[in-house]
Amino acid sequence: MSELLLSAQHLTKRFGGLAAVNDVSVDLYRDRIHAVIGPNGAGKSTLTNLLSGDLPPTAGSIRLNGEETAGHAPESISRMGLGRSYQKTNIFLPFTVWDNVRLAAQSRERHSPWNPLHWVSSARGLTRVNERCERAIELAGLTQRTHTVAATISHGEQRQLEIAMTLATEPTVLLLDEPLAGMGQAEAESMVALLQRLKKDHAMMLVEHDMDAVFALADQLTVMVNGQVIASGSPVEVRNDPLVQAAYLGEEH
Ligand SMILES: Nc1ncnc2c1ncn2[C@@H]1O[C@H](COP(=O)(O)OP(=O)(O)OP(=O)(O)O)[C@@H](O)[C@H]1O
Repeated sequence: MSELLLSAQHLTKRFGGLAAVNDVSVDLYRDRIHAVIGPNGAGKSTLTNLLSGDLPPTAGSIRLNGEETAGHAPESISRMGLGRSYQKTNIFLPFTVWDNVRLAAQSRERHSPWNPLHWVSSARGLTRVNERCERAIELAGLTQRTHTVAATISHGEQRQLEIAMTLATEPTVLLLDEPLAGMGQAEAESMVALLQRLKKDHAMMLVEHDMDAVFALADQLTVMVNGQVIASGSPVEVRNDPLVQAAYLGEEH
């Protein structure tokens, strides 16, 4: 059995009278991709925001590498091992790939960004951060683009850059929000290959609308509708679930 890295139990998030996430439990294991799917407004982004600490839950618990994360700020949860890529790009377009990744890596250091001089003054810290950046760029398949300005790389490469920026914080758990959004077929295929490579060392939760990619990648699927889980299981179990077919997948899958 793979190692359990993140366990979210009975999570609920209410916005006034609306339960955007209603009693949802998700376990993420190393070397497994857990996809969360559902129609618009199902609560997928809210669930991601709860796991990353961007929103506090109304109820429920989240344990990351054995530690409760409720009440921690997103930066602290990031230092505990959670990496998140956002649907909307976080990239500084005028900066090079290297500078973007380096800024992200720096955010993991305890004394940054509030005291950058402390970070710069430590030669060992500098080497460590640089090595981490090189590794992240290589893992994301962007070595050839290291010194290219982010504004001039393709849309697909920008999504790879977001992943490199996330990897630079050395997460054990990765939350990926629509990494294939807006991609053509070739770009999507190379992103699928990248996610498959990353699986080996990480537990991953993937929120994605591209069903071909989801069914190619996921070991486990959770289907949400109106804040609730209507099905959870292997891709085959979920594909054959009549409730899922009626509520979400239609006749296509
Ligand atoms: N900050 C907020 N305040 C009030 N309601 C919110 C807030 N954030 C989300 N909601 C509501 O919660 C519900 C779930 O939204 P959420 O964005 O999590 O869905 P989603 O599954 O990610 O949708 P999409 O696929 O369109 O991104 C929606 O009804 C949305 O309007």
